[in-house]
Amino acid sequence: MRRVPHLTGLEELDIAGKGVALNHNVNSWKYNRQFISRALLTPSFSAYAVIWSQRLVEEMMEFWKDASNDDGCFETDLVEWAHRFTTDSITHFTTGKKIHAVEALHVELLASKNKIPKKCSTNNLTNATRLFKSIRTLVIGIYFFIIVPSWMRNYLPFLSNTNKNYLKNRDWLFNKFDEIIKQRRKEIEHTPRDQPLRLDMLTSMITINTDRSLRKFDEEHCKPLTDEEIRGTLWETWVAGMDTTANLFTFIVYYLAHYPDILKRLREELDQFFEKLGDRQLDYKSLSKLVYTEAILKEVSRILTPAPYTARNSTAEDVLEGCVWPEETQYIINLHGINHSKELWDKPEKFNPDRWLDDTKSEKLMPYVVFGGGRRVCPGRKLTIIELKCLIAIIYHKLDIELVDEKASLKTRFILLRSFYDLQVRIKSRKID
Ligand code: HEM
Repeated sequence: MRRVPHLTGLEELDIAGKGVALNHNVNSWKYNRQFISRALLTPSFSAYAVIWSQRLVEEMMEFWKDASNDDGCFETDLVEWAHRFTTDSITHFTTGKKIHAVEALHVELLASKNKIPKKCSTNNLTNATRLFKSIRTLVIGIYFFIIVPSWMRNYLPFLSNTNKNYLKNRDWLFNKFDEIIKQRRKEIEHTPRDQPLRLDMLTSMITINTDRSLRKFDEEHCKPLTDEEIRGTLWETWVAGMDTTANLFTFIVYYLAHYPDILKRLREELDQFFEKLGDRQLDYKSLSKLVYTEAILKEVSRILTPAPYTARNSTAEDVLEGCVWPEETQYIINLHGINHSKELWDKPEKFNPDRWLDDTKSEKLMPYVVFGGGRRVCPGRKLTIIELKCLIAIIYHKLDIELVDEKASLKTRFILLRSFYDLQVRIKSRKID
């Protein structure tokens, strides 16, 4: 099943038939998808993801500390930090190198207040913010190219400039991706054959069907991938993994600020958890003990489903509800609706993490569709849970996060994804009751 049909806008952007999420070619989707699944869904990746998520959270918290006023408080827009955090994590998890988007934000915020960071950076931050912003612009450009017909984009004077700017941005960004791919190719070439290679997604895409490959795919796909093919899967994974997880994190912070009893129970779980953990490293197995943390995460994602809709485009005729639906029918699946159905959930509008702790009901039978379902289910679901558990556990164990204006209404927007466009928070060391 495809998600979207063949769209000329995607062809003009030169992204049709590539990658996964927007790929209308089922055969090439299947081939590309296995790189993501194999890279992100193995137990060794989960173990690695816990260690690195922890490092990234601690690094971000150090920046917050550095940016605090004399009274130990730091007021900021959490939305920006969340998106920078997931940018660093997804770039690291797919290529072995992060782009330092969080650090770049820290340096920029301090500079705007005529301050300098306590520690001098050893990283190249020149392109971090530009790359981060360029990815966002690419996403908006994709909507623009899908929604606005070609003749309007190309011939209406006020739209043709926008059209050109989106293409210019795409060229700049894709060039950056190509540099990343080429650099890794070089590193692999210079790695002696008896030395094992890093097992990230980029490396497995570069080495497939070469003499450095650990496996072969099938007869049909027996050639190495070109830079262009690799880029298609890489940028889509970055885009899919950035905003979704970042948005969900900010939703969780918002809910915890509005439900003090739930926050108190969360803290009880975290205090016991970290006391038991002692000096040991956080690992995947220990993370599974955070059942209330996970219940909060699931409940917030059910209530404010980050990706409220998904789609399927049929490749053959179907019979559904007694009607015949021709090939190429576009089905829109209302994930938010399923997550709020009165038939499926007890009091669906109530924010109730406890519904996930009912031992009498198997969780597998819960109609939880936040990550979609079937063969095209989100391949980043496990990573999302790891990242968010690390973020919530480490931050809420050590810090207090208050909303600057508790009475402010929810500032959400919805363009395919649901997001906050601003969440002003006050961050300070945790006050133990
Ligand atoms: C809160 C976090 C996330 C949410 C709510 C979410 C949600 C979704 C949903 C609803 C879909 C469509 C599934 C379907 O059509 O059945 C999807 C697809 C996808 N997601 Fe996620 N996602 C999240 C995080 C991630 C992360 C962290 C990654 C990457 C590491 C990722 C990569 C992808 C990709 C590549 C697809 C396309 C899969 C395909 O077409 O085969 N997602 N996601």
